[in-house]
Amino acid sequence: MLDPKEVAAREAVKAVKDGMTIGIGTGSTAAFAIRAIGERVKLEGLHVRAVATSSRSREMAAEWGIPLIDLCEVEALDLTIDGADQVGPNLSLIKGGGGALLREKIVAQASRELIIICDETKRQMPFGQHPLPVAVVPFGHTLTRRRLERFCQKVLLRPKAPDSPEPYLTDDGLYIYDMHMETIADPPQLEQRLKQIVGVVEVGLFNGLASRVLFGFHDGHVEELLPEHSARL
Ligand SMILES: O=C[C@H](O)[C@H](O)[C@H](O)COP(=O)(O)O
Repeated sequence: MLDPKEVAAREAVKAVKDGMTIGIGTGSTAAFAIRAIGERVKLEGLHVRAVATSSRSREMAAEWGIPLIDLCEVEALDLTIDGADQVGPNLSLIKGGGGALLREKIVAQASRELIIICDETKRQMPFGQHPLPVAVVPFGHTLTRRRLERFCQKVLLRPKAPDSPEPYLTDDGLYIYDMHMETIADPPQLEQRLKQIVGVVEVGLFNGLASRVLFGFHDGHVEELLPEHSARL
């Protein structure tokens, strides 16, 4: 039996072409893509330059011999491959389960194409079932939390580790609040409204950014979801 995350990752990595400047995502599914790109660099002599969305992914890419650059060195990226926590209507995504949502969104916005890779568990409905991560400035964060609580009652500061009294800190020194919304009826509107809160730096809602989503399955097949429809590859 194959790992569905790896199946999706290997399919996505076929879209990486020689000479491309690519973005590499964060998380357990993106890790399979980093590995598959690394293998192509080593075995096929594939030439790519990559921007990593987190320090973890950067370390992993370096270990696999993938040449890394700073995002400021380029105008745009050809392609980014990343995971997601939940996939919703019209390819709206919840991202940030691993805390990398800010860099992931900057990289996604800079990319001509964003391929999302995941297993089927990520398209369970209703959209909003997965907690929505929000990156917040530590200064005055409890006041920011109160504003977030106007949207849903359960808003939890993410701890560094499950029982740690210390908050989790992102690569950019931000806190993460996880909003337990249960359902999100209008993702673009929610994203816009949350971003109006001054202490909020970024919201883990990605609307209109994904070009396609690839779902991997244990038997090795992949289903592709495009903004308006899905198809078996
Ligand atoms: O911050 C982390 C990212 O948004 C991940 O891409 C997301 O949490 C999915 O991670 P995984 O592939 O481990 O489920």
